[in-house]
Formats: sequence, structure tokens, C-alpha cells
Amino acid sequence: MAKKVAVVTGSAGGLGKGIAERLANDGFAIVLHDINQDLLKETEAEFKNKGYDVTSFVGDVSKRDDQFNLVKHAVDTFGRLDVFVNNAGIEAVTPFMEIDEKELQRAFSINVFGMVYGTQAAATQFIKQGGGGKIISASSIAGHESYAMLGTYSATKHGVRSFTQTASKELAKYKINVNAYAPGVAKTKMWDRIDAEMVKHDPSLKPGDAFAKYSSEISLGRYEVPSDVANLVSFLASPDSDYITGQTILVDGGMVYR
Ligand SMILES: NC(=O)C1=CN([C@@H]2O[C@H](COP(=O)(O)OP(=O)(O)OC[C@H]3O[C@@H](n4cnc5c(N)ncnc54)[C@H](O)[C@@H]3O)[C@@H](O)[C@H]2O)C=CC1
Ligand SMILES: CC(=O)C(C)=O
Repeated sequence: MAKKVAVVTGSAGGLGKGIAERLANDGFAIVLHDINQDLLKETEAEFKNKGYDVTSFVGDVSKRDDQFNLVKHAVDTFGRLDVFVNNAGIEAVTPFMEIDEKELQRAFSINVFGMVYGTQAAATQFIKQGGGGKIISASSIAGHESYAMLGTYSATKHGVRSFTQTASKELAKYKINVNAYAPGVAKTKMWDRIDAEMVKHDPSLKPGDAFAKYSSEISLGRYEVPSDVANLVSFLASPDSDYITGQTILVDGGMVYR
């Protein structure tokens, strides 16, 4: 039987790379994707060296055409699509009174518009194929609870949770499951940048303090690593999750309780 095919956006590094590697080990053919062409090519070469069935596509999730072309690339290369992971996202760290139009536009266009366009592109292909499919998106603990200095970011991740619910209700008739994962505090480049920005806005903080403070609130006593998130995404991409849809599932080591 032909391999199932998974697309993971923003998978040149960070959580997306961990998710893509786990899905490759689960037996999927993988479409890596990112806006960072150099890092994407490095990751593609690394995956090829490991023997994974992989291709890559450079794109910007905030551009609707790019998202549809990404799905086209997956189908042209591997013949079908089974799983689409809307992972790409950016942070925004700003005191509420200083949030401006530029920040709102940039964060919403990537985190929310990108998720909507990716979901539309994947669902269009799933409906054409006629056999259902899985759409899995990156929300956050900040999609369940809003944080100081992370107002814009938190609103975008609440948006992902909201669109996950709506899309799941409308796409259920096509046997398309739409769910989201909500990580907590993972030590990726994103958190390095959040930490640096928080220091700039709060003179009482030194580098590493914000990350240490957030991490200290994790019940299981350690920060998150990509495989923690990938374990959940693997489940959501598998038939074991066929009866779950519209959910934004926390994978945070115990920080936010819903
Ligand atoms: N790191 C963390 O603690 C948490 C992360 N998340 C979410 O998980 C997802 C992945 O986060 P990380 O791996 O930590 O971030 P990261 O910044 O380490 O990696 C994100 C990747 O997405 C790519 N990307 C950014 N904008 C893009 C665009 N417009 N189009 C295509 N690719 C783009 C980047 O080039 C990068 O390779 C994000 O949606 C983030 O909001 C959620 C909760 C916690
Ligand atoms: C990066 C993130 O999603 C946080 C702080 O919850």
C-alpha cells in the first residue's frame, strides 16, 4: 500500500521539525515546509540522510496561494494527502498599551490567517480524495489562557482554537477531523526570542529569567521538548483519534487545567 502523506508547516526547525520526524518514523511520507529556505534545505538533507521519504516546499503560510501550492506540491510528489499540520507560528511580546497595527497584522496574518488558509487547502484536497483526513494545528497554553505581554499572541492562539471548533463542525460530514495541540513552554528559538523581548520590557529581568519563571510553573518539573508535542500529534494523525474532533488538547506538563 502507498504511504500516507503528511505536510507540516514551519518544519525546518523547532517543534515542527520534531513533529515531522515523528510522523516520518510513524511511516508517513513527509512534506517539510518553511519560509526559511536555507534551514529548510538543511533539514531536508538531514531527513534524506536518515532514509525518510521527504520533499520540501518554501512558502509563507500567510499567503493563501502558497498554502494551496503547498498541498499541490504534496499531491504532485506523493500522489495524495492524509495529514496537514498547521504548525508555523510567530510570537509577539509587547505591553498591552503599546500593541500597534503592525504587530496585530503580522501575528494574525501568520498565526490565524495561515491556519485558516492551510485548513482550507487541506480540506479541499481531502474532499476531492473522498476518504477524510486529519488537520492538526498549533494553538498554545496561550490559546486557553491569555498572558501579560503576550496579548496579541494569546489572541491569535485563541483564534486557532475557535477556528478549530468551527472547521471541525463543518468538515465532519467529509470525515475530516480538525484538532489542535496546545504546548506549554518548549525550549525552541521562539522561547529564546520571547525571553529576550521580556527582558527588554522589564528591567528587573535578566536573560533566562522569563523562561525560568514560566518553566517553574510546570507541574512535571521540566520544560517541554519537541518529542512531547510530537507524541500528541502522532496520536491525532493516527486512526486512534478518529472519534476526536474540534478539540484543542493541552500538552504542557501541567500548567493550565481545562
Ligand atoms: N515554543 C513554545 O513554547 C510553544 C510554541 N507553540 C507554537 O508551536 C508552533 C511552533 O513553535 P516553535 O517551534 O517554538 O517556533 P520556532 O520559531 O522555533 O519555529 C517556527 C518555524 O516556523 C517558521 N515560520 C515562521 N513564519 C512562517 C511563515 N509565515 N510561513 C512559513 N513558515 C514560517 C520559522 O521559520 C520556523 O522554522 C508555533 O505555532 C508556536 O506558536 C505553542 C506553545 C508553546
Ligand atoms: C510561546 C507560548 O506559546 C507561550 C508562552 O505560551
